[in-house]
Amino acid sequence: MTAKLALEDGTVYTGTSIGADGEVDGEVCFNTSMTGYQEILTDPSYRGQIVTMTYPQIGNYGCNTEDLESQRPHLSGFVVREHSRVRSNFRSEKRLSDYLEDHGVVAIESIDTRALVRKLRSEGAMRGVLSTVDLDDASLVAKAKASPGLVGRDLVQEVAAREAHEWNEPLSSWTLLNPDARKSASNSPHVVAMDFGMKWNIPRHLVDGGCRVTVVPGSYNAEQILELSPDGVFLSNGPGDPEPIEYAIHTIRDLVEKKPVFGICLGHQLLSLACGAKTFKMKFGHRGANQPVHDLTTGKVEITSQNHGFAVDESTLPDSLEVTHRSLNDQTIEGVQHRELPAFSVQYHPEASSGPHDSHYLFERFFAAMQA
Ligand SMILES: NC(=O)CC[C@H](N)C(=O)O
Repeated sequence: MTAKLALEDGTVYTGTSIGADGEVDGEVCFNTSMTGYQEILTDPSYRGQIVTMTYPQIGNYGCNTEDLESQRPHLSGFVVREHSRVRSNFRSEKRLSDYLEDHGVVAIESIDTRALVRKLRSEGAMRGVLSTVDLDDASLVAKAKASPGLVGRDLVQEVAAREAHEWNEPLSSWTLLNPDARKSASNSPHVVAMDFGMKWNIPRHLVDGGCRVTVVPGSYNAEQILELSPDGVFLSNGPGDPEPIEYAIHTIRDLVEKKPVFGICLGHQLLSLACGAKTFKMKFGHRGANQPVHDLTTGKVEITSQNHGFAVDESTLPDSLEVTHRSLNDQTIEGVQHRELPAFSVQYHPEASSGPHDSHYLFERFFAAMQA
């Protein structure tokens, strides 16, 4: 069945549907990971986005019920060059196209993703519409132009946990990490994780490090969180523009004086905003599993997994925050630390999933901060 992707600049790509019937709009962006399509589909941070994979063949190892980063896909739409009909992996349970259809994800293959990505890279992320029901170019372009985009919207409310709950699941048994490294749970530090659309591999890492983890909705205030007597507070990743998430910024401002704080991605942006910085929308963002980052505190370079379209504006950084990590691609801020308080954060994803494991040491830093 024919599907079309239209951009706000008037470009229309015609391909074949590999997912559900329907029509979606969103910001069209791209991810350069060669693997990890299931983790990308289920990463709640992609809410509101139509994600294009630059790797030309997607689906070749199928889908399973283990490689999930949340209950179900959250992105608006999915774009690939070629969907592999052959799936070869002992862990595969389902074809990617069946997974997409089962979850109502509108997706397209057989378009020139290289041309699309070159356009997004030179002109910046654009609003778009992906459809199998309306195939009229002019109508689709008009809808792309009318799409609300990401700026100024609170998408956290659409994906964050609604109720507080305990998290007990460790990293999977098939993980490449040594499961014997799991620490005993006695005397475990209690982490309260503010969920703004958290990827599941984050609390799994906290549990593997010996923590007791309580996940709370990102809308919880400081009083509700302190009532749980945390030893540390974790700020999760999440979708969209960080600036409209004012309730969380207020909460974090109250908490940072009282408890060790560690933030990832949206959590990093919210911590920076709480300390007085501002964020900006990047031209096309960083999304992939091969993003080089310089740790300025050790001089080491780590290859990281990333997914962000906003970043902390260095010119607005308050004196209280020090830059600890920098992108080696464009020199933007990838990590900060408070000069006086045990609070730090990174813009990238140390939990990987998918991606390299170079940055796991950051969880150890958080554990050390809670012990101190
Ligand atoms: N992965 C994330 O937490 C993304 C943060 C934010 N939504 C951004 O795009 O910059």
